[in-house]
Amino acid sequence: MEGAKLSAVRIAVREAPYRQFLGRREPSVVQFPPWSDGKSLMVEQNEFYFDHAFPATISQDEMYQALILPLVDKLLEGFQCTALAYGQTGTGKSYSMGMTPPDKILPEHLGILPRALSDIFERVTARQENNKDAIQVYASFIEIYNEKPFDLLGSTPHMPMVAARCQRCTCLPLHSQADLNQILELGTGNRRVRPTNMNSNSSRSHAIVTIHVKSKTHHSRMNIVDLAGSEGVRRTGHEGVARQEGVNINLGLLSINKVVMSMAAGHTVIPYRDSVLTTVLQASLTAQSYLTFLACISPHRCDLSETLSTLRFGTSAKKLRLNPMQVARQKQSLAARTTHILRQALCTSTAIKPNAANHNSLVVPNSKYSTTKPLSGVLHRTRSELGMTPKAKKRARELLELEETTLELSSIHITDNSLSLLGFHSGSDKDRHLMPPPTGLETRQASSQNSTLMGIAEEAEPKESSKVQQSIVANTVPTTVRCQLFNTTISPISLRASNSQRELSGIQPMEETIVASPQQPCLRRSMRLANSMRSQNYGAIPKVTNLRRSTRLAGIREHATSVVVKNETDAIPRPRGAVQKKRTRKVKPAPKAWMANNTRCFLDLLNNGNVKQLQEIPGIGPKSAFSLALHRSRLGCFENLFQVKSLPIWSGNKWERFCQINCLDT
Ligand SMILES: Nc1ncnc2c1ncn2[C@@H]1O[C@H](COP(=O)(O)OP(=O)(O)OP(=O)(O)O)[C@@H](O)[C@H]1O
Repeated sequence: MEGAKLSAVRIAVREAPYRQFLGRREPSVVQFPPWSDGKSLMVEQNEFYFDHAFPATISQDEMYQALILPLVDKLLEGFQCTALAYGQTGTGKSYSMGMTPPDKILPEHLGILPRALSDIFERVTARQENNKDAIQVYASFIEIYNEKPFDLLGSTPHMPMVAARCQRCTCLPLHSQADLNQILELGTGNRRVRPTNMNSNSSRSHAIVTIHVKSKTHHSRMNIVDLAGSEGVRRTGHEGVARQEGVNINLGLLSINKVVMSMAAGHTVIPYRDSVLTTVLQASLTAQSYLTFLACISPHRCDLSETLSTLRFGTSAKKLRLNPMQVARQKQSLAARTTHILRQALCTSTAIKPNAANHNSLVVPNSKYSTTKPLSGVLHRTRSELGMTPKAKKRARELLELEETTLELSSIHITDNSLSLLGFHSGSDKDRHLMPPPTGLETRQASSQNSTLMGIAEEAEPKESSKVQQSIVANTVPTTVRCQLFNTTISPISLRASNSQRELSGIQPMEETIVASPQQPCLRRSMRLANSMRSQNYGAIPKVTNLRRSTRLAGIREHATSVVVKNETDAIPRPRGAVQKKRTRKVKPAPKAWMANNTRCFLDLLNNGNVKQLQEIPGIGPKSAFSLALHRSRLGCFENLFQVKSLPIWSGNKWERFCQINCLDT
């Protein structure tokens, strides 16, 4: 249980023992105050707080138990874990991390690596005995020397790898401590070391040993990172190649510092690519990992400035806020939700079918065309259509507002006798699929006030199949006042999303405004918006998917024309007859009135919208939106479309196209 509460980022400081060669023994600059409770230390009157503050007398085992053992549990739960040692050269980073082959040192000096591996083996064996789940353990060993990564276990350890491909370095299986011994011997044998003034066996490269734990369900990694020591180039007394090594070491350390600072500050862009070290560690320095920093400091007064800078780095790393548990939960719920949405949205698709055996997965048939790209495209479109993306949510809200305005304007046509229809919906599920066409072009009296639109549709074409029926409903133009009301609340969300999908999207359209519309998931956003606006004016658009854009436009134009012509034909007075008498004409907006209404709404939008809102009007780009806003601010609001037309933003036939897309009367 304690492991579950483990903080994702932990910082520990370890004081190194005195180095004899530095001469006479002087009092340490690092003090551990009695009130510190093992969590703070003082250097030159400054108190620093960390998760652990280890004095020089602490043993390897105590340090391991407090710092790394909890990470081993997390590793086996499937999380990525990283233990990273940094600090001045010669302060015991390699010693603490356990980079020396175990058979070359006394057991009490064994560092983190062999101890962690021993505990991993113990737990893996216990798990395999319990549930027979095969778990394999591997290790890889790379070094970053002079800003180049090297695979120390590979066949060519002195040939640099491509930084972005370090994940593909050699992984050797680990079955026992003896295997680790071999791996460390091979790796440390190939690693670059050089005697310096500060350390007779100073590492000249950053080393990353990764223990991979692979099972059927997950692949987790524990990175043990032994950074090369930070060093003042002057103090090491190096020249030439060795000096350049020092510069590159410091470059890597600086970049890791920058990454940690950016993460702690909550920046969205983290400079991982500043150095090879951070590029390689990128996967470990994310919100999904458990991070443990071990800052190694020197007790000597001559190292005071390095000690203080190491402690300051630790203090800034304390600000890191990682939450691997939450990320894992989010990932799980997103995966479940995405599968659910995909299953619903794509169940009709021939390309992707739900897996009958496993309800949480989808089967993409093998073919030369089936790649993951279309799947991600479909997924993105589905999320956008369901209003799950912020942009879609915003647009939907704007459309609702816009359409509410239209509702207010159009509601003045509602007669008393039709008011009783308002807000009524049959409990029938069929009603949920109704799409009351937008405007009344052909008057129809429903047989009773409770008759549904489906009823009306059935009246028109009673014997068609359900699919055809839907399209007929979409194309039929009944005119109850309810139709007008519904028409005014069409939103892109309600156009395609089912109830459950809308719940997921988080956007609640107006009550009982679910409408079925011609399916048009493959259209561009501008076309969809144009269609939805047009459908208010001309009725539902016939199904136009999978066609070329020009063909779709032509179809829509044709449809609009035919509806207008039909409407005009209706306007011709007919001889009075029994049928005519029986039909009570409801107030219906004529196309011209609708055009005028639409133009008015449109001018409102042009006069009141900000640049961003103007940009979202189909046919208006960023520059045009800016010009419109500028013109408006200088010369006042647009009173009619001619003023809009007179702006110098319409080259060629842009104005005509603009009017056409937005159903404006030129
Ligand atoms: N806590 C300790 N107890 C005993 N010996 C230690 C301890 N810390 C460091 N040493 C010894 O100090 C020497 C230098 O340590 P180490 O090589 O680990 O330093 P380092 O920080 O890795 O240096 P560099 O960055 O130059 O590689 C080694 O001989 C090591 O055995």
